[in-house]
Amino acid sequence: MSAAPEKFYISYNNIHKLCQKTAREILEKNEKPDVIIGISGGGLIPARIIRTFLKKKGEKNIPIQAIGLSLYEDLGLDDSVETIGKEVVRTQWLDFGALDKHFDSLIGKKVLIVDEVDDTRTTLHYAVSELEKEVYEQQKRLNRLDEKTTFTVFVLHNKDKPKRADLPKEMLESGHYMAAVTVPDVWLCYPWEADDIEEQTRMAKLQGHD
Ligand SMILES: O=P(O)(O)OC[C@H]1O[C@H](OP(=O)(O)OP(=O)(O)O)[C@H](O)[C@@H]1O
Repeated sequence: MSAAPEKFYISYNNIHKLCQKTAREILEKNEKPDVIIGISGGGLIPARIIRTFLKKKGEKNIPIQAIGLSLYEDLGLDDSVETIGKEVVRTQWLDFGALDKHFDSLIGKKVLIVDEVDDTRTTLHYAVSELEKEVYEQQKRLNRLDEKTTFTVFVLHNKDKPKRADLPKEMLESGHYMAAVTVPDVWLCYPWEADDIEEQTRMAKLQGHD
């Protein structure tokens, strides 16, 4: 039997500080987003926290949109073992209905996509490629191909492991992929899943993730 994977306990304080640090880096580059897209559920908490630190005094709040993406085991019943993987299922998508009427698409916007973890990269690949595709289709339809939309990805943790899917090369090379921490391929225990939050925080402190 193989040994149990090592567990990293993360505290809310730690998450708060990682969001604050990343926001500072974004603002230093003058890349304050026009909209934040949180990938539900784990991306919603960091999305809300980072918004606090991206907002400058006297300015309006940055709108947060939620997209719901879930990973399901694709049992690959009809295929060979190699195809067994995870499939992304879209449970919720963008809705600009309640926003300012000038904010009717992502065209020409700085978009910050937030999730808590980049594990196999399947989810982020899906999110970025679907959003890019959607924007491009809208640009063609509206004859607005000259406007530049910038996608940035922010995750609390990137697992240092072989990925099952890619992100655009340009995004990775231009600093538009921001992982607050890169960790080995360990089991990450986030505080929102803790039965005992005091114990969770104690363990996080012990491990230096507080
Ligand atoms: O890099 P990947 O291998 O794609 O994994 C990362 C995704 O897995 C988790 O989502 P999950 O579907 O477990 O749902 P949750 O966010 O609601 O917990 C997590 O929130 C990421 O979105």
